[in-house]
Amino acid sequence: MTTRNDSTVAIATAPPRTVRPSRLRAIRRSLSTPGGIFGISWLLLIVVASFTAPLWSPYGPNEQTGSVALAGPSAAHWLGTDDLGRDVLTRIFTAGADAIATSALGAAVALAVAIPLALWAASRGRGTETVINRVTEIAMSIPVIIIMLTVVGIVGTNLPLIMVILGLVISTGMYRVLLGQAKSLQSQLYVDAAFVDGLTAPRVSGRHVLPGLTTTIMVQFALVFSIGLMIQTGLAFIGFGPPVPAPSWGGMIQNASTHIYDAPWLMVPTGVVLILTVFAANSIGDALSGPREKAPVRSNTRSLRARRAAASAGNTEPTGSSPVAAPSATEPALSVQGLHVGLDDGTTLVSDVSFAVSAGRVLGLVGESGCGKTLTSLSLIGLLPTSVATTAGSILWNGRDIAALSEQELFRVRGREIAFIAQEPMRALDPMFSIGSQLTGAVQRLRSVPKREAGAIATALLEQVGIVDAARVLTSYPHEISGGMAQRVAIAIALAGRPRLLIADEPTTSLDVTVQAEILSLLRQIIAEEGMTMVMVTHDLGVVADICDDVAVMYAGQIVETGAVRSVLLEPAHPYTKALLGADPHATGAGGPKRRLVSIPGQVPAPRDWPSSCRFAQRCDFATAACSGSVPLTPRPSGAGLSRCIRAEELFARPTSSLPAHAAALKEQVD
Ligand SMILES: Nc1ncnc2c1ncn2[C@@H]1O[C@H](COP(=O)(O)OP(=O)(O)OP(=O)(O)O)[C@@H](O)[C@H]1O
Repeated sequence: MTTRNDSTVAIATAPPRTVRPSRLRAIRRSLSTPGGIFGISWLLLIVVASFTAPLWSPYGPNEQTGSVALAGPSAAHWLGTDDLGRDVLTRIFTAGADAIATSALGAAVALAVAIPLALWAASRGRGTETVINRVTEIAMSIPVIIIMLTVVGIVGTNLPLIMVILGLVISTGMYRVLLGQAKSLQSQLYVDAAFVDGLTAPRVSGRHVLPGLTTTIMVQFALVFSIGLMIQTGLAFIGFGPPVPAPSWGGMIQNASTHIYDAPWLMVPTGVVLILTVFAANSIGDALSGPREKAPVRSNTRSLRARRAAASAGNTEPTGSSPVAAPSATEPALSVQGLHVGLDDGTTLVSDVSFAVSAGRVLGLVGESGCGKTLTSLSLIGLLPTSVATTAGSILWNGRDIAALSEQELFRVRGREIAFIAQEPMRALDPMFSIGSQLTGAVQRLRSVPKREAGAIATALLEQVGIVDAARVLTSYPHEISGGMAQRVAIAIALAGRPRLLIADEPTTSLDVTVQAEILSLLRQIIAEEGMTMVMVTHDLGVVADICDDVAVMYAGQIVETGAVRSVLLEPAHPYTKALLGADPHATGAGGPKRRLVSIPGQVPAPRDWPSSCRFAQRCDFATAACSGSVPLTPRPSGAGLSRCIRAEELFARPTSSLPAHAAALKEQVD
């Protein structure tokens, strides 16, 4: 795929107009393999021949011609006759109708139980899943044959009922298969995006998870169909089939087995038809799960599934003294105070984070990987991963505490008031739906407008994000557009609900450099035009200098320095900020003399290894024995902002050899 370097983009390649969902095309392609063609053809033949047997067969299924008992194939009886002179071909196909219908019934029942259970368990989280898993494990621990014989003992030879019960029994195993895939799909970013767009959990499951299970469902159907066929044949073989003289494949094989020495041919037709039918069903399953069946791609390190535990006043832990963030000229639109985020097992991942963002301003959250930027940003929209929750603090957005809102209240906020732009746009878009369907759907939902009007708004949104060929992009699928274009689409979807706060989690990291610049310039333009407030998560101080008004530098789950971008980047008052500036490649060559990039030795400690002293002390060039106590945030020496360093004054007064050149480069950017 290609990208364009100007501020507007056209579609990368010229894709064919695609109106058919790509999943259906993939299924059709899978079934066009030799195995698939054989399976479909044989099953079609057997279904049509079985259900029309009374129309084409010259004999009745129980019609006896004693003179030709146990005869081999002939012009009158193509597959011969049985010991009562009945036509084998007619009986095979007459029995086939019931065998196929009841096997399909069993498979349908299994799916009807397993699919909703798997979707429910995947969307509800660990508690519900554990309960369902335990129940299904108990059901699975009883051998199927014992269950089936017990059922036969109770209900007799009522084949449809037996197959319904078989379906119920098998649904437990099928549930386990579907659950794994449903959970994987549920963790995709486009599922989170759907939650952000205001969809309820059942609608997200139905619209974004269920379609992704299509192939597995079809494979499972084929599998259970053939298992049902074998089980009912086995039951009929041991005498629990349809009552005599009604034909059944198991009964016919049993009858043939009594003539294995005097009429061995009799075993062949029914045996071959049974084997071919089971083989055909399995061939379809194989074809569907063949090389084109891709395992769903998991989102990288983070599962962003929408879920957060309620952080009510009653379950919060004391926040300690949370210094208020840098004072700003206007009343903050977003005010985070003493935010703690932790795991279910009590591990703290983000501790005592406080900041404020005034309306219309952009705050950058910056730091190395693992510092807690993403968790902080996700908590702002109540989208923390499973097992992670806000454990203390408040997130005041226009006077309401996001951390205390119920899931239902969050649905009304997400997309409409607060929108989220993810790092990987391709993952935020559901590959199975066209851009038009996803964007128009979001507009319809979030603005409550009819479809036609939503279509016009969708086109306008695409134009607003710089897509010149909006009509064409609307009919494209995510895989048909470039990464930069996908991020523009993701931004358009984020704008669909006219949010006032935009949270962007490294929105340019996965894009190439020229596209990064375009997307940053687009975001800058949107914020200016719409007067939006924004929280931008980034590793990149260049991005901070480029787009942010204020910055909060995070290290090991804490804010270590915060203030206006200009003063923090040009006059850092924390050794970590200084080290980040020294390690930032973007400032090199931007006007100042060439300098060597300095890497920060060591790595960010894992949350369980945070020391009680200054968390950066182990990697800090300025650390002294006095750094072994806990360090609070205090006003920066320059007066604006806060720093978590006991040597801030000293540091501030002491320029390093590498910093001035770098500062000059950033200054150019900031200016
Ligand atoms: N679902 C999770 N379960 C357990 N620990 C997690 C989970 N998500 C994040 N963490 C941990 O929380 C800490 C903060 O993670 P977070 O993703 O917020 O960092 P980050 O600064 O955004 O990093 P990156 O830039 O790589 O995204 C890390 O130590 C991380 O390993």
